[in-house]
Amino acid sequence: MKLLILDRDGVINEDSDAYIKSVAEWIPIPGSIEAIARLSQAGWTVAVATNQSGLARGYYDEATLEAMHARLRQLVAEQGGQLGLIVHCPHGPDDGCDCRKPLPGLLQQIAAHYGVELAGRWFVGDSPGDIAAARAVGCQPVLVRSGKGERTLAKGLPDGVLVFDDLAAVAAHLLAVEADR
Ligand SMILES: O=P(O)(O)OC[C@@H](O)[C@H]1O[C@@H](OP(=O)(O)O)[C@@H](O)[C@@H](O)[C@@H]1O
Ligand SMILES: [Mg+2]
Ligand SMILES: [Zn+2]
Repeated sequence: MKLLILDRDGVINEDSDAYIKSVAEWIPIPGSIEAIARLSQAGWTVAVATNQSGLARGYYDEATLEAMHARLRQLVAEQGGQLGLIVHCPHGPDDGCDCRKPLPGLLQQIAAHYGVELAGRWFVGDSPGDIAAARAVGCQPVLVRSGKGERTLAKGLPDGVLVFDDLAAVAAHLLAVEADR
């Protein structure tokens, strides 16, 4: 099974230091919707693992978050694709959960849902916590420069992190590698 796991804010949609608090603030990064659609049309299952501490902070509620994700699914469907499982951590930094990245709980939820191992699978993110979560479970960490990616890059990366400009570039690479086989 071809499974690609994505972080949400800063990878699929624009991020904000003020959090993404409404559907109106949820703006796709250029090329990201098309990238997800093309990958799914090529047989990839694309899943999402996202921290949403804004819920614990009271910035928005679960209904609003689900509305954002309905919008995301609608846009992907309009491009002829489909998006797989979206899992989120609703907790705050001090809640002591096991699902908030950099912990790997969200990635493990996705693996359990699909009944697959995580080793070697690409997890695409823009933050250090994404990289750490990937490394914790043997995923291939992939950093995009979009969102907080440039900031993350400037802090220095551990060995073995692949870097791409954005999700569109990640998709182009994966699809090209397949085409060459
Ligand atoms: O990138 P993903 O995981 O999809 O979502 C990140 C968001 O939940 C928010 O995470 C927050 O971090 P704290 O949760 O406050 O540490 C901040 O970085 C916000 O700017 C950001 O929008
Ligand atoms: Mg992010
Ligand atoms: Zn959590």
